[in-house]
Amino acid sequence: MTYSEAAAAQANLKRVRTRHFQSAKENGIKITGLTSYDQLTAGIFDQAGIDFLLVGDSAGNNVLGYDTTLPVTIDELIPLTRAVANAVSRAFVIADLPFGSYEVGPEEALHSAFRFMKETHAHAVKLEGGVRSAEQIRRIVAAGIPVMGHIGFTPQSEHGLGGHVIQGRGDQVEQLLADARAVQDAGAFAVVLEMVPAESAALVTAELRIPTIGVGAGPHVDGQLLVWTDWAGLTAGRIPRFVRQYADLRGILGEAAAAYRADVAEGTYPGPEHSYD
Ligand SMILES: Nc1nc(=O)c2c([nH]1)NC[C@@H]1CN(c3ccc(C(=O)N[C@@H](CCC(=O)O)C(=O)O)cc3)CN21
Ligand SMILES: CC(C)C(=O)C(=O)O
Ligand SMILES: [Mg+2]
Repeated sequence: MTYSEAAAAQANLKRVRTRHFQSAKENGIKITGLTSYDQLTAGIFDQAGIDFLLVGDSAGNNVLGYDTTLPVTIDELIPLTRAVANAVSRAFVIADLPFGSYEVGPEEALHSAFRFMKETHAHAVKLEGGVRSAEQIRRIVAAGIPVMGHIGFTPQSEHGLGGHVIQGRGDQVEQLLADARAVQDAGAFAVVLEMVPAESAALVTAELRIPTIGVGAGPHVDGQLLVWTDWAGLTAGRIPRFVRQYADLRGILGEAAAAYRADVAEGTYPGPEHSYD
């Protein structure tokens, strides 16, 4: 389908809701997600038929200029989440709870989730951790807010995990399964599996009733998610091996900036067509 065909088709489509995640798994239809942090990309991804947009705390690396997600605050994510939520007509928008906004306990977690639901138009929240975050998930779900879990490699625990280390390999698969079951039993509508071996992700996917969304988890999951700046070739630094780059935006923007600079230097921009009489 071309971009404009997808745009036309989505005008007739219903908003994505949690039940669509469930029915997609039951019917073997793959779910597609991207991160987004602003109105322009959110509108483009929504029109192209991407099912859900995560306003990730990866905004720390991609928008706010930090080198990890750890410093990111709720106050920083609220305006970005609002911009994304206001730009979509079909996609399901998920607010990522940042480091330090839910770990203290279920009350803190619910308070943070309330802030996103009241101050943005997000449809759900996401938080990291399986067994360790189950009570938080349960409390937020009980208040009527859908929760997406996130297990395997959890970037907010980067220092505790000793870097970008693959999780759920070999003997660790039992812990991964326990985390997956804890997230499901606490009432989450879906769970992200990040940087886990394909075989382990397949096992978790077969075991769970709720859909699994892979980020570096191989093909045997119910959906895929990528950080949009990695996916579009905009990221400057090292890109994880699991990313397929669908565009070279860094090259395109770099060449455009150099061409603009040269035109101004040579006096070929602005031309008469850009000037007022
Ligand atoms: N999904 C996702 N999670 C992240 O934490 C993350 C992104 N994407 N994209 C942007 C940055 C860049 N990050 C990463 C994460 C992993 C590698 C990496 O090279 N990993 C190795 C495997 C781990 C290892 O053994 O070092 C790889 O080959 O993919 C690089 C950058 C972390 N950030
Ligand atoms: C990589 C995804 C899962 C995420 O949490 C984020 O973008 O913040
Ligand atoms: Mg995140």
